[in-house]
Amino acid sequence: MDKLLIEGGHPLEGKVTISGAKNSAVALIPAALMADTAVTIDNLPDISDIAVLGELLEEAGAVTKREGDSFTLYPEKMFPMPLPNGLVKKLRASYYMMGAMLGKFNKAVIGLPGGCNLGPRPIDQHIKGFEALGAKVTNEHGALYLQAEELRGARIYLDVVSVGATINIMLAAVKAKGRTVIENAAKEPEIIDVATLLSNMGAKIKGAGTNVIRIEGVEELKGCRHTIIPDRIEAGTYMIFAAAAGSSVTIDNIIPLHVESLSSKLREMGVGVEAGDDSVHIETQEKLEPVDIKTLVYPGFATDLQQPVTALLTKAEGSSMITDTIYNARFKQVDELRRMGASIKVDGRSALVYGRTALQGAKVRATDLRGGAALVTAGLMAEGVTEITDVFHIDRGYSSLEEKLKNLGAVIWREQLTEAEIQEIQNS
Ligand SMILES: CC(=O)N[C@H]1[C@@H](OP(=O)(O)OP(=O)(O)OC[C@H]2O[C@@H](n3ccc(=O)[nH]c3=O)[C@H](O)[C@@H]2O)O[C@H](CO)[C@@H](O)[C@@H]1O
Ligand SMILES: C=C(OP(=O)(O)O)C(=O)O
Repeated sequence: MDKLLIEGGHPLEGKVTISGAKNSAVALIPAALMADTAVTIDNLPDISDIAVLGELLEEAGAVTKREGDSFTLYPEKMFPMPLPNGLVKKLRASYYMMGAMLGKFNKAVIGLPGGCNLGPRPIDQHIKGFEALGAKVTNEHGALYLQAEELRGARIYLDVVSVGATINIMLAAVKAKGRTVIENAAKEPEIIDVATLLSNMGAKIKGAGTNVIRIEGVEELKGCRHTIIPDRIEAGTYMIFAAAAGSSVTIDNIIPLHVESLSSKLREMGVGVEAGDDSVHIETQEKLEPVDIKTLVYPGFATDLQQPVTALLTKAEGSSMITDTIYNARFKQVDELRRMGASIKVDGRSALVYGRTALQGAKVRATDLRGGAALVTAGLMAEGVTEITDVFHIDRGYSSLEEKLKNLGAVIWREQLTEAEIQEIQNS
């Protein structure tokens, strides 16, 4: 077990290169298993969620090869191995194995997924979609059993706009007989990325990135090569790091349009944000204005950036209100930020951040992935050293975090926890 240590107060300067998108990668790998021959995926982020997915695929007979940031999946010997327990609970995206295995084999047994604890994260819309396509779905001892004689295209209206359900239904539908229409679909860039891979494999998909996706089922999917889009959430996190502690930072290898909702909020705060073709340059100010933020589905302000931005707003000169309309309990970072001196009141779906407060280094715990990013943001601004435990949450989604931050001038390092510290955590 590791802890991450950050000595605050060192200004960030220079250029950081953003990796491939976690939330695409974790869907692209299950999508790849649907091909009959090898699929290579480039620009893969070096994060633990990907390593776990690779192991899950190998349990189901796949051969995988990792070379640098490329990943090749050889699916020829795959079979519908039941995966009711174990690794599936380590990440959220293991639920994409449901759609992919069901679509390929007409059956799947997959344990209910893990992932960040953001309050209730139901998957009823995924199940509604699988059932509409003709699958019988039962929940037995914590795993979903999915089985179909034959999958048939259907018209599916999602009651809530869901990234996961849209992708999962797309996976199950690409080989179903006839036409599937997903209405009220999510429009996130990661959905377009998955549709692009599936189309290169031979699927017939129209409308990805709009709220109506039309799929004509095909009989076969073949191997291909695909490059993952840049991670807009990692990019946004570094924009926030730069606004918190930067002087002049370029965030490179991104699609600026994907971070536009954050860019416009940062500009409102008084941060200089200049978009290039595939980069964004941040010039921060000592004095930041407070802003109100509401998270929404894409292209609105991403819920995944709500947590790090909460930490940044402690630096604004006045009060800011943040409302999370996607997850009503995504404020676990707040208790930890309070340990560092933040003054934040949570009321239902909203957090009121009173600025400006001078943060101080403290011993804190990453409660989840982006909650961890919030603590890194705070640590970069704080006086003294911040020690973050439960770093495994951060490792689920940020490639080479220390290396990237060190290159920008941050003082950040990792240490192994002592026996006494492990004991203290276990007793808390
Ligand atoms: C691996 C991955 O890509 N994770 C992302 C994905 O999560 P995830 O796919 O879990 O999130 P969804 O887009 O599905 O969820 C959005 C909202 O719909 C609700 N809902 C969802 C499905 C369902 O069947 N029923 C239902 O009620 C959820 O509780 C939530 O309130 O999108 C979230 C919202 O952008 C991001 O925070 C996560 O980083
Ligand atoms: C919530 C997230 O991830 P997951 O859905 O994998 O838990 C995230 O990426 O911020």
